Amino acid sequence: MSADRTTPALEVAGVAHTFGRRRALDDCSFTVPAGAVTALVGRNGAGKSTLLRAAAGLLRPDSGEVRVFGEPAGDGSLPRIGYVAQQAPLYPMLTVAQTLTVGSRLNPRWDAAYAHRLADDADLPGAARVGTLPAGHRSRLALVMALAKRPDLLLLDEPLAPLDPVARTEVAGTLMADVAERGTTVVLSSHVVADIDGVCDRVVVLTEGRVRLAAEVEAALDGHLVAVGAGIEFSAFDSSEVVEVRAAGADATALIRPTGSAPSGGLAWHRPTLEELLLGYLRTPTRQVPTA
Ligand SMILES: Nc1ncnc2c1ncn2[C@@H]1O[C@H](COP(=O)(O)OP(=O)(O)OP(=O)(O)O)[C@@H](O)[C@H]1O
Repeated sequence: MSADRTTPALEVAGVAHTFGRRRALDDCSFTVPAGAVTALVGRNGAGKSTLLRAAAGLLRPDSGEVRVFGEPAGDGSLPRIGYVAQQAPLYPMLTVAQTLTVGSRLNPRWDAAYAHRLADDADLPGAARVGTLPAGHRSRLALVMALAKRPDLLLLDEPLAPLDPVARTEVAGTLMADVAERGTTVVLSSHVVADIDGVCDRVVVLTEGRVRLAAEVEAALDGHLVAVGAGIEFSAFDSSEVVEVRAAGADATALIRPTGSAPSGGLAWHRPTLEELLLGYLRTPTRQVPTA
């Protein structure tokens, strides 16, 4: 069954969650259309893993609603979801081949041929015990397990972090091929802009448990500008439009989300790079900016 492209793959509405006195998620709302590849970006502790667990139906948030293809996240949505947690939980005593066999027995939609092809592509030796594999190989095996389940929604918690640069590009290529072939929806968390650029078509930025930006990457880049000038010149903008100002000698550099037309006159400005956009938000955790 391919993904239903009319219903959003993931809808997060007003989701809040606390652990003890620690607020992990605060009124989070965003939508992921079916077939999109979305980066969930945030600093350590921003709430990315908590949000992914809620999307996977493994954590029931204190308030708000999470829907997967229109159904409340939970046991019912599980067969359509492939979820890989940060620690890539696998049985260390099993071999790679045994792990794939377990996957085939537990998942009704398991694609054995695809699993073996992906394992071969990742150079995973069938006879090797999982516990003896390097972290990067364990992470790739966890991804094989998630993909061979043939999910409609793939939730990946920092999938590229344990990988070397070559493996990163290989895994990104595998994900892109799956998306192109099956229209799989992917939500992956990452800290690394290079891993997101060219791979993800949407971005959700979380700071301190709040959604600061949720938009298509190109629309977000078009909707912001980096302006360089004396601080006073930024007064042309409403304070709500200024995401971040950084002093640089007599001048300052600002990330701005203009609500009107682009500035004219003495202010030099350019379209932000993805790194400038994301860093501007990540460095200013508390300012509230509406989502696109
Ligand atoms: N089981 C838990 N018990 C208590 N606090 C938790 C628990 N899980 C997460 N937290 C706290 O909730 C906040 C959000 O954590 P979360 O792991 O979701 O962030 P993250 O963005 O995934 O971070 P990282 O990039 O470091 O993985 C943090 O302050 C974290 O310490």
